[in-house]
Amino acid sequence: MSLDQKSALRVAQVLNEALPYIQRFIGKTVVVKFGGNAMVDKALQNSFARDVILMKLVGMNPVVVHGGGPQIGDLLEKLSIESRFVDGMRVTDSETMDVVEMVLGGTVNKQIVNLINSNGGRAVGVTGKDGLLIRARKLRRKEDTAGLHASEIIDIGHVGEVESIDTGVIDMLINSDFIPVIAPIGVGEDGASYNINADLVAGKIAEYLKAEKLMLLTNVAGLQDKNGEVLTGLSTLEVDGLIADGTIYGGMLPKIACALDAVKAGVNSAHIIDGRVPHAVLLEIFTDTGVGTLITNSNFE
Ligand SMILES: Nc1ncnc2c1ncn2[C@@H]1O[C@H](COP(=O)(O)OP(=O)(O)O)[C@@H](O)[C@H]1O
Ligand SMILES: CC(=O)N[C@@H](CCC(=O)OP(=O)(O)O)C(=O)O
Repeated sequence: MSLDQKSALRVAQVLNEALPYIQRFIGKTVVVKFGGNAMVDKALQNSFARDVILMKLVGMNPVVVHGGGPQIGDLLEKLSIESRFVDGMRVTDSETMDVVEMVLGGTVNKQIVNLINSNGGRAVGVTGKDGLLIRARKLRRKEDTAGLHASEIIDIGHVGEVESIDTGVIDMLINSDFIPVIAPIGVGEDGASYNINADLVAGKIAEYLKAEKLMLLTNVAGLQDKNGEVLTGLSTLEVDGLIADGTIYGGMLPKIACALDAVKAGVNSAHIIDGRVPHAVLLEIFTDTGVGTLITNSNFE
């Protein structure tokens, strides 16, 4: 067999491998959190956009929720405003909130919409304020503050948690064949803006949409142990242990928490995947090659 025939056969095999996945996931909703390196590298951005478009074209309903922490950090630096994080959450005073809303709801959201549209898809970008999509309240940090004196409690300002999701806007976009692209800004009872960690928003949206999958793209190979080995199929108890001994820290804390919560609430599987791998989304959905950490119901032991 010539080399060309061989590679043609390989392509056919890969397409054939995708068939059962396409059949299984047709009509299903998949929430993808776009973040990490995949968001800043041009080639990776395009491969992500094309993966999402392909999902849509084969009958799935992809919903994109995006982060933008590095982009917020860049603008804050230019404005000489200090970035500070507590447990992976950005301390957000009013000035910082304005920048967060500008960057996430403006620049980043429209860049992603443009990316998908210029690759031949049809995307519409919204923040959690549009159609009251994300109702938020100030993040309560009970666990962290227990036992601390008032002077020791850090007020992380306009950082929110999701109170509820109104899926109306998302359903409308999906039903009109658009790919929703959602910025993680929530709105409080009084109309105030809240800065919410994008992983937490993606997890809640997956829950409310009763999604088949939640995929969290990041800039590591998955959840790793102390030696950098990728962990998968952990029990909640093991996860608690890894948090207690400091193996899981910073930005991985909200990621793992929302993945566990989403699956507990009925999402079939959550995946923390390596967004540095070109077409990571495609590989995860349409092939037998898993890339990263898989969390399913069997994790609750
Ligand atoms: N156990 C762990 N395994 C992998 N990454 C971890 C772990 N604990 C903490 N991290 C950190 O979490 C980061 C991912 O979170 P974050 O930077 O918020 O990603 P993103 O921008 O993709 O949301 C990793 O780059 C790594 O520094
Ligand atoms: C409260 C909080 O930390 N919000 C995040 C929102 C963006 C985000 O989550 O971006 P990544 O996914 O790229 O980290 C922030 O201000 O950076």
